[in-house]
Amino acid sequence: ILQLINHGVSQTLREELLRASQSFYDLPEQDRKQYEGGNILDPIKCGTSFNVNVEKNLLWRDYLKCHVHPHFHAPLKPTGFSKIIETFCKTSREIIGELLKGISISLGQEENYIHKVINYESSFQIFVINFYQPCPKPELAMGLPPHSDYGLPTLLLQNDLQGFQVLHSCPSPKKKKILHSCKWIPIQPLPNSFLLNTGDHMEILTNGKYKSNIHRAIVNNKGTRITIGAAHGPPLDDTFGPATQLLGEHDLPLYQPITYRDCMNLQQSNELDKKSCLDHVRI
Ligand SMILES: O=C(O)CCC(=O)C(=O)O
Ligand SMILES: [Fe+2]
Repeated sequence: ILQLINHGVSQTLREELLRASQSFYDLPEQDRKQYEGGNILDPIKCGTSFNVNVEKNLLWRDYLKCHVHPHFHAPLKPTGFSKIIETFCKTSREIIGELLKGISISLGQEENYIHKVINYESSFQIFVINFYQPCPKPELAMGLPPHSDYGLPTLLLQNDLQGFQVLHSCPSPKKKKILHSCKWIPIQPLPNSFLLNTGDHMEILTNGKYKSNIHRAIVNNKGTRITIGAAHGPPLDDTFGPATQLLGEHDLPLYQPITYRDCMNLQQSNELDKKSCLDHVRI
């Protein structure tokens, strides 16, 4: 997990984004209802919890998810909402583009290596807003259960309420029992920063050189916590395994190739207290 500062996103845009998110949430129910239900791969989707079909306990979270690249989708209401989201998503794609150059160099490749391998121009980007209302008994509820993000890096910003926690490296995060005895580190983001999570496809593409991290969101009884994320992945239907040049001469691929679409479907079909996509493709 990294915190990103000096990223070029103005404090004003950040505040507008948080205000716009709150005003979406404040819309009359009928304006949001049209986006409820449906499939994980619907271009605009809002609801409660991660996947109510498979979770035993309802989670203390409402969300809005939009597919924003290569085709931009966002609710038309409230007025001005879509424009602000579009501006933010474009900037976030530029930031991730720069980061991927740095990551390519860190792996001993030329700066556009990952851009070319994944065809970044056609990358699939998802925008998400998480709303965690104040919870009278925060110790009994969970905002988002432990999970890793799908995709490459994910940018996350939040209002001034804390709740993000990252799993301290532990012997085998796959095993539920061990997971519960592992240590959760609360992250207090620096002012005007983004949290940067490494997603599952990053781990696959780099053959484990960049590890996706497991994190969760806890809830509080003080106020509505809002977080905003931008997840960047490869094109939806292209198949990716470890990139050829990122495999050392004597390294075997540690993951089977998978499309981003299958990765997302897998994650949705499982309860989130294990790294579902990676569990399926690990050799
Ligand atoms: O809201 C948070 O702190 C975490 C959100 C998150 O992990 C996600 O949207 O994938
Ligand atoms: Fe996440």
